[in-house]
Amino acid sequence: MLLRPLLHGQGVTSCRLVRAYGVLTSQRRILQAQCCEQMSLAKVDEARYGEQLSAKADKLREKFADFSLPELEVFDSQTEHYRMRTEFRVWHEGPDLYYIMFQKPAGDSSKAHERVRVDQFPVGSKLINELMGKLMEEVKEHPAVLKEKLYQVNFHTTVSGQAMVTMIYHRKLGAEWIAAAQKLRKVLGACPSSSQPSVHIVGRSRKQKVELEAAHVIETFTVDGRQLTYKQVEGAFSQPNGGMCEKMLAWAKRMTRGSSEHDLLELYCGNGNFTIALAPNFRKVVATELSKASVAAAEFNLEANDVTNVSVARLSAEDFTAAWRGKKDSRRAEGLNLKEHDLRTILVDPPRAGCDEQTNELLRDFENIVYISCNPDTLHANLQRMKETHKIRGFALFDQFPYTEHIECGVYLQQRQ
Ligand SMILES: C[S@@+](CC[C@H](N)C(=O)[O-])C[C@H]1O[C@@H](n2cnc3c(N)ncnc32)[C@H](O)[C@@H]1O
Repeated sequence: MLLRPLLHGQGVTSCRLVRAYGVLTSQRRILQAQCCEQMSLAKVDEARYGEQLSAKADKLREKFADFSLPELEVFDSQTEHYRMRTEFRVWHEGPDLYYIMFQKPAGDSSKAHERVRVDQFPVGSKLINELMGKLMEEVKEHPAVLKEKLYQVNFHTTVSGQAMVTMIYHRKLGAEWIAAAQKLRKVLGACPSSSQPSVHIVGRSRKQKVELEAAHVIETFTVDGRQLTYKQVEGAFSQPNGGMCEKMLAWAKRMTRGSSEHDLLELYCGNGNFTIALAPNFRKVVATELSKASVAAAEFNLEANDVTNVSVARLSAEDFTAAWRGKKDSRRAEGLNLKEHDLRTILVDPPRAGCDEQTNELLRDFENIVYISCNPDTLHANLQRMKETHKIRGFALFDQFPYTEHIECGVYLQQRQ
């Protein structure tokens, strides 16, 4: 049994098997999938993957039926081992402990979340699965130092085989913990899918962060035959489905080909994921992002990939828009020398809530718009404003989150003549 829901209450005295989910294979009953940092559990049935993806495509076409649409391009995912990162709470039960996640009971969304035991996690990368077991064995071997008050474990892996594990405690971490965690790094590095001799471990407790040896991983994606490297930082956003991310980058690059006479504005740029892949398509690029850690990662990534035509600034989309409209002074926006640019294409990849009202209005100023969205509802609402002025030229479904309801998609719009 891989995953078991546990009684939600004090202590855990009884576990029951999850037959109710009706999953076909005995090994894959319930899996976790995470959408935009939001945890949920999903049924996995590889045999029905194609059918589920077709249903998502139909839903998306229907949702956008009020637009004149080109053919929808549908990009399928690996059906297992596609998630590069995940978070588990740790449940202590007497001398035992194991990973848990939370999910709503099937068929009744009004009920409280229930705990689900997770011993293996087939939607997670192979490396996550290897690390999960090894880490738990080691923690049990060293109850006083690694196990005591361990509250949560986050795994972040890459297609390139790197890994970072964050262990969160309800107690201060001292020299003894550091020594034990250093040994654990090597044990985890010996996992067959690891490309590092020892993985990075970050220890956290209240007001304390211990980095062994770093709080990031280096991902490698291949886009258009070009190898791109990305520093992905602990706690900052990175696309969860690595294989799908490569497909998204290739699609956006294809959509914006032939733009080398003018410049790109990108909002919500994260660690420079799209920025670095698309920069060769443009003369110059201006990219902005709210998170300080992501901006620092983006700067690192530009240098690591020898990208020299991009300026990055830490600015919220709201502040950038206000500065663009001349409604607010911003030293950071001034530093971007916007007047020296010929910004005709805009790329946005906002959180689930979509673009705020002003930023949404700003999109209309641009000849070309690339909008990447993890929420078709907010995308559809945001695009209403563009109906009269722009036409959808490219439309894609990226199946970032197989076996869940979640849909990631991209649209490419061009101004009407
Ligand atoms: C869906 S992620 C996309 C990041 C990046 N494009 C990528 O592919 O990795 C959304 C990003 O928007 C940033 N963000 C959230 N709210 C923002 C805001 N109001 N202004 C600018 N960036 C924001 C987040 O920090 C996150 O990096």
